[in-house]
Amino acid sequence: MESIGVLMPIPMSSYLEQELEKRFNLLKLWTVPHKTQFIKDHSASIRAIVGNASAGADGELIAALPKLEIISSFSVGIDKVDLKTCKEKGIRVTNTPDVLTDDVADLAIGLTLAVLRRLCESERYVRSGQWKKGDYKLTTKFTGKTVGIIGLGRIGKAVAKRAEAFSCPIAYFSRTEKPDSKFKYYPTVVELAANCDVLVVACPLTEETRHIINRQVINALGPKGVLINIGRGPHVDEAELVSALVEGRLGGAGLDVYENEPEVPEVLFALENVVLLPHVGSGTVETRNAMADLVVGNLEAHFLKKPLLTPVA
Ligand SMILES: O=CC(=O)O
Repeated sequence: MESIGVLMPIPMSSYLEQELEKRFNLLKLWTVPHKTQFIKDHSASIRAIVGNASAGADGELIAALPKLEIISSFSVGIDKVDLKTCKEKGIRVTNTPDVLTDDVADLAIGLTLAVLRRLCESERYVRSGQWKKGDYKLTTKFTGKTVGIIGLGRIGKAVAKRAEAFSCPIAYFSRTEKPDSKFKYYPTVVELAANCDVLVVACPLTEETRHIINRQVINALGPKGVLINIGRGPHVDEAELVSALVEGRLGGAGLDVYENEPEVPEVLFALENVVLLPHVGSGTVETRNAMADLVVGNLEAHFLKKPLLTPVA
């Protein structure tokens, strides 16, 4: 398999690079100055792309690689892959589900606690010596609050499980009601937002879910409500979110993702009721290594003509 060209557009994990280099001819696009020419020069040997949540494979890249057979994404979300073109051309696509579910769900709870209990702000209070001048203000309790979840897939269910341990009633929105779920279903996101305290975005990004959090949903969540986004930035109309937070129409937000990463609206930096993370939902050593093993396992399976481990298409 050493002659098979595997194109990686951006750096993702040194462990992943090392494991790919042991088996394939890994082509690190970020290390070359003339990317278009490099792709042209290697187009006869590139049979696989390893993408991730920020760099996938759009129609243009796919069209430039006539020998492309598989895109193995180092992410669970595959919104950066042109799935329609892949299906048309018979290009296989894999992702990294399950192995990152716990980390992402843990982070959703961490963000919720951080926003409601002002963990980051009060920690800064200690570091800056302000505690010596007086006690920190009271915050908001999490236990028992109603948690609304958009998308009751693997990650949504894992968030629900954790929130239940905090005695939180759970409600959800998804395209269809899940007959096997004991949680309260709302057929619209607005109704869900109006009936929960913490709203967690945990669905895949698709054309239907782009801006699923709009002005109406934000207003329904209201001045005491908290939005947690561990999905994708474009799930949220960010301009609407920012104005609602600034105007006090929304109680708070915990964000791991943004519309234009790594750009974050600077006006958010000054707000105490917002906790901002740099897209680190699956960012632990254990999980990233397990994701890397899945990426490599899928490529090996494909080139050995065995069933893919985690196929999307
Ligand atoms: O955002 C991360 C992922 O999709 O795995």
